[in-house]
Amino acid sequence: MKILAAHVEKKFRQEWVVRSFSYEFKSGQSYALTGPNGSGKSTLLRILAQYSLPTKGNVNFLLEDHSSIDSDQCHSLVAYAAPYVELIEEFTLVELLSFLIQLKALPAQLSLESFQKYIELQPDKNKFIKNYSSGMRQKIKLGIALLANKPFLFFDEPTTNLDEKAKNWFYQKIKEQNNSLIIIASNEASEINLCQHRISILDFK
Ligand SMILES: Nc1ncnc2c1ncn2[C@@H]1O[C@H](COP(=O)(O)OP(=O)(O)OP(=O)(O)O)[C@@H](O)[C@H]1O
Repeated sequence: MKILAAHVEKKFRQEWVVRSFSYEFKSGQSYALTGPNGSGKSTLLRILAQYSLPTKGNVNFLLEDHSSIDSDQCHSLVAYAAPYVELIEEFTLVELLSFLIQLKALPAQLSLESFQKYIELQPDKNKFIKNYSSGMRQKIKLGIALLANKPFLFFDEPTTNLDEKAKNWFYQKIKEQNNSLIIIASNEASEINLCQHRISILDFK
């Protein structure tokens, strides 16, 4: 599968945040989207994930034969983790996993124990998500995205709030994702170096 961005532009009021961004992203490849603070990385990442619309241009998810995937199916192909995408804070971890399984955002057979094993954390399962530390919440978000079995993985500053051990856990998990199309918006050298391709948003201003 592919993501094809063609002449994507985004304007907020009078401010052009993205200018003429065209790129072809391919499955099995990983891409770092880089640029200084405020340059539009998060804005572009949301547009590429089809979470928000560009002002001009378009983004298409394509099959190998170049046919377009219907826009109503696109959301089911995306896993997206970012510090600004909140978990449901009033749920316990058990409730959250069960809710995401019902939504088909996680595999039906995923148990609490296998999730805890995967994220290498055993948070108190009866605690509300809002009472976990910010690093624990971030690791839970990453675990959910990585275990979702989606072909397109989007991460915005993924190792925010993570300690060294958790960062290394994430780097290892990304290296194991051989078939996915991964896009990471970041300025962290260690996150950029995880990716095979580097795209500077300033080249599209
Ligand atoms: N909903 C919005 N309404 C108005 N302006 C916005 C909106 N979202 C983003 N912006 C503006 O777009 C510009 C780019 O923001 P964006 O968050 O995409 O940058 P970024 O490169 O991800 O920044 P950072 O590295 O600080 O996370 C900023 O000037 C921001 O204020």
